[in-house]
Amino acid sequence: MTATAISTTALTKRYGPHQALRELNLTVPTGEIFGLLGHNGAGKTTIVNLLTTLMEPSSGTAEINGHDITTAATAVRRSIGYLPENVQFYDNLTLAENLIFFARLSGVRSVGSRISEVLDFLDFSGHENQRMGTFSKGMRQRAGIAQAILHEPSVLFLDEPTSGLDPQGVAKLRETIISLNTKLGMTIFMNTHLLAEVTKTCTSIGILSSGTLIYQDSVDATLKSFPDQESLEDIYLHIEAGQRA
Ligand SMILES: Nc1ncnc2c1ncn2[C@@H]1O[C@H](COP(=O)(O)OP(=O)(O)OP(=O)(O)O)[C@@H](O)[C@H]1O
Repeated sequence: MTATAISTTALTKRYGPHQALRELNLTVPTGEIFGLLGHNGAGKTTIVNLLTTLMEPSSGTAEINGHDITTAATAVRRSIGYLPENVQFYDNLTLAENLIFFARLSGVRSVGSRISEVLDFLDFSGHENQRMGTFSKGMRQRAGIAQAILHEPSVLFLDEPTSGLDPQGVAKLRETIISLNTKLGMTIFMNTHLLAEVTKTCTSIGILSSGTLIYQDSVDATLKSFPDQESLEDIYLHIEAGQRA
C-alpha cells in the first residue's frame, strides 16, 4: 500500500466573509511530484500556508505524514521544507552565514558538514563566502532550496518556484526538483502557473478553481484522458472552461 504524504479533509479557509478554500479533500501519495494549478486568486498559496502551518484552517483538517497540521504542528514543521515565492535572506551576510543561522534555528546537528552536503547535492558549492545581496534570482532560489532541505524534510513545498527565472534557471530548477524526488525520495508539492514545466516535472496534478478542487489525477492519465487536446495547457483551459460553463 502506498503511504500518504499529504491528506486534507474538508479543509476550509475564510478571510472574513471571503471563502478562499472550500472543503478541500486532497490526497498526495508519498513520492509524488504534485503540481497544483489554478487561476490567480484560486487559493493555491492559501493551501500551502495551511499545510506549512503558517495559518490555521477555519474548519476541516489536514495531515502531513500522519501529523495533524493543527494539533501536531511541530511534528509537521519537522517533516516539511518550504520555499516561498520570495525567499528572504540576510543580504549583508554570506551564503554560509545565512545557512548556519537557519540550520541552528531548525535544530540541525553537525551544521558545517550538513551545509557542505546540501550545497554539494545542489551543485552549488563555491559560493559559501559570497554575500547574498550579490546573488542573482536563480542563485537565491538555489540558496532557498538549500535552506529548505537542511533539516532533511520528507515533503517539500514550493510556491511558484519558477517565478522570475530565465529559461536556463527553469531547466536547472526542474533538474533539482526531479533529483530531490528520485535521489532523496522527497515528496514535492508545487504551486505553479507554468504548465509546460508541469508536464516535464510533475507526476500528478490538481486544479483549483475559486477555492474548490475541480480535478486531480496523474499527469500521464490526464494526457491520455484528453486525446483531443494538444498540451496540458489546453487540457487545463478545457477543464477550467467546463467549470465556468
Ligand atoms: N490575508 C488575506 N486576507 C483577505 N483575503 C485574502 C488574504 N490572502 C488571500 N486572500 C484572498 O483569498 C483568495 C485566494 O488567495 P491565494 O493567494 O491563496 O490565491 P492564489 O491561487 O495563490 O493566487 P495567485 O496565483 O495570484 O498567487 C484570493 O481571492 C485572495 O484575494
